[in-house]
Amino acid sequence: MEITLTKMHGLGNDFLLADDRKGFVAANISYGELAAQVCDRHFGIGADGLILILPSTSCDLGFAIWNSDGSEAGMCGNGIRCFARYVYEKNILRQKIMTIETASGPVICLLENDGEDLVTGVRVDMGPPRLLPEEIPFICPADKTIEVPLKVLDQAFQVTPVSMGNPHAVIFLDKIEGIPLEVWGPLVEKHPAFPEKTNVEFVEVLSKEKMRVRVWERGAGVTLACGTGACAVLVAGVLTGRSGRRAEILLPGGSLAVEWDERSGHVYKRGPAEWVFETRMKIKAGHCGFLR
Ligand SMILES: N[C@H](CCC[C@H](N)C(=O)O)C(=O)O
Repeated sequence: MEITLTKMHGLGNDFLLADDRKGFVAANISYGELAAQVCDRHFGIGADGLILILPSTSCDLGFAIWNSDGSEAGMCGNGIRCFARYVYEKNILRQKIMTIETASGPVICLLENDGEDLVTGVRVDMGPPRLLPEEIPFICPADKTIEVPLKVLDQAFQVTPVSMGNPHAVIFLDKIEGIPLEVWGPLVEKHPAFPEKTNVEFVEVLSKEKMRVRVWERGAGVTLACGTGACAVLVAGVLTGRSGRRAEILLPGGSLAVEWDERSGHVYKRGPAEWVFETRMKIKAGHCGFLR
């Protein structure tokens, strides 16, 4: 059985996309196993995650995201923009406004085009942030859920947990240049206060309208950008009085414009989605091999 894998990225957060609306992939290999194999940067193609285009009975299409370690996630902000461009330009869903079913609820994508009808950007209604400890989930060691003290090694971090359909631990620091991200990241990711683990964002506030972020992603490690993470940072910035409701989030791979709309309570972000390349591969009984 052969499938097409398409590589795309959003600000360097890279994904492999596969159209499995007919269920042929799932019939031959679990999505988690496929993700772990094809996302491997040495033995596979290499990516931060695997995205599936799936059917939906409640929305225009279904979306699923699996991290490179084979774990499933509830949402992916950079990945949903790649998904929207993929299904539009491949004529799977030729709509500029699309409602996508995700594991954490429906998400609305608005595509921006140039004169050639190529997608130049995608604005996403990410829905409302989830802030209750049980929604994140977060086992709150204090009687507050903002700037909660969390001990990691010799550090006493102040964590603001936010879910955008997936958990985020937002930590504001005076400086983020040179922090041991690959040491602190996994320790926070796997901290017992986060029973489903968490994505981790270290943030340096540059102004009320601009914040710089470095990310350790659950199930993927250091990434160049995290869309849901950028939204969680904006929400935490508002909750802690560090930012306005609209800000530019600067990530190593580029910047995202994020807004937490007061009237609707929804978080909106807009950013790019880029094609990289496409390949065919064979799948047989739980293993995938590339066509020679
Ligand atoms: N690692 C994340 C999923 C990918 C999210 C990220 N790539 C984004 O753009 O939001 C998690 O396990 O929740």
